[in-house]
Amino acid sequence: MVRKSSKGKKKVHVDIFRDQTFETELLTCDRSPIFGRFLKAKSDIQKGTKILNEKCLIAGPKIFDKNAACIGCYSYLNSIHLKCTNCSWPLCNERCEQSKYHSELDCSFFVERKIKPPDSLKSIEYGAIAVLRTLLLKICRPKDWEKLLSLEHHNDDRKNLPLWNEDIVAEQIIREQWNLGDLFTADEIHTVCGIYEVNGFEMGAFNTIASIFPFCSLITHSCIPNSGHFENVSDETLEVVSLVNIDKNAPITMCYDWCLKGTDVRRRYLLKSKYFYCSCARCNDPFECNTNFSTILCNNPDCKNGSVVSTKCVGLANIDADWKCRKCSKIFKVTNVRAIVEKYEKIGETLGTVKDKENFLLKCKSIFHPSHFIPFAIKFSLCMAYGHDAGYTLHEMSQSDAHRKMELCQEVLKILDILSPGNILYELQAAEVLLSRNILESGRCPKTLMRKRLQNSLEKLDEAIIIFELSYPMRMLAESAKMSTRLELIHFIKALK
Ligand SMILES: C[S@@+](CC[C@H](N)C(=O)[O-])C[C@H]1O[C@@H](n2cnc3c(N)ncnc32)[C@H](O)[C@@H]1O
Repeated sequence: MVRKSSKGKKKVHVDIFRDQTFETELLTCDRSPIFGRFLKAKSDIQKGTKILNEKCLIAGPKIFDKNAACIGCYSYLNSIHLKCTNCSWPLCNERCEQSKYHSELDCSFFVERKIKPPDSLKSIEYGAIAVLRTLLLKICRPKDWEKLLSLEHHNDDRKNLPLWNEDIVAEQIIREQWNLGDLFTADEIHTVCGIYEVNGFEMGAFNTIASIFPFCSLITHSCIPNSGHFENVSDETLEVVSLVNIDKNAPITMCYDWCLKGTDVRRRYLLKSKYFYCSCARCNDPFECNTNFSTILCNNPDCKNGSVVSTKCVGLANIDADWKCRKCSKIFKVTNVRAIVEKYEKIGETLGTVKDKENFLLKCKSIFHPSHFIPFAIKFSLCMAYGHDAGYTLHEMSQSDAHRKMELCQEVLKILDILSPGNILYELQAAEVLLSRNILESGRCPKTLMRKRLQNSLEKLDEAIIIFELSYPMRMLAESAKMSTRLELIHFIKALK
């Protein structure tokens, strides 16, 4: 098929779902023996380029979730809610009754096949809605059904796993309870479940939306991705943006999940849920590209905190290899390393106050490298907590708290710069500006030096705004940062002249 692009240039658009090729001005589809199909750059791509914008093929409430979600917008419902005037499935407001997939696909089908909602707001039936809605593509949108079926489902691997039993629950609801065995086979139901598991994007503030974007899902995974993806729930699009400069012919990569965990956790997660063993540069390096994100400290009293890392990180056969201290050569069983990590991760999740988090960091000092992902997660949350949490709001922050916030932001930024750049820049400039104000008031710093410091903070703020603007959820923050924080800072700098 030949189509005209918006710029009037001729663009060859070959149907990927027929002959496995896909072409835009920037991307093309290729196949590798390791990744399967993947998207790659047709020419050099600059950092910050919008490389793909795709409309959702189909979406529904999160699969296997027992909580009742609105059938239109998928937000969780409480006992006070509306019912669709046609099919009587629960909704949060009248607008949701007209929502695209519900009105187009399931509403009249529910009526026709007399499928009533469950009596309770907790039922596994809610978790089968997205599966049914997707199966209805077979009847209502056969071309989209064909597209969907071209996606990877890994059923051969999934068949032998406990989650296959969850699919069987969906199969029983759809084929037996809702009596749709004449329309959909057990195989089709397993395939749809597998396609969501391997390709699905979770959307919405609470990840309650299961959605499929066929082109975006061809992007291969990397734990140091060169692209980021941002959802726009209101128009159901997914935008992919380059986070770094990408060379011609390089694969476009995104992090499927858990980018800010250590290699052992990430790899086991990807193996369990996406059915591949990640062998990206970060996973194959025991020091995770100089971040020490997985490094623990040796407990040999004679060694004084040598770095303990995996002895073999290349190849699936080595997933359970021993760990070893690089200083005294003491060997650690991987099961013991996992037990420590799991224990401290659990404790970390329960911490609420700034004080609790700071105390926890003190405990971590003798167990984990300072940049290990467990203390890192706590430091990350402290970057936000100082200056925002009760008793620590920006204007109440003491000089020493502002220093601490700045120190934490710098530490976290150093790692994020390698793994995933982002919003810590914003927090860092906030602490810097506050400290500058305090120093200025105390008369301890000449105006010229202060101007320089603030110019530096302004550069950080501008970079943070650019990053915020790339992402839908942060665009509001970019606007307020531009309209107030930035103007205030410029005013402050001008006043120093
Ligand atoms: C969302 S799909 C990506 C498209 C897929 N390559 C295809 O041909 O349909 C995810 C699957 O791609 C493969 N994959 C993606 N990234 C990979 C990687 N870094 N290493 C190995 N396999 C990968 C795995 O089979 C994974 O389950």
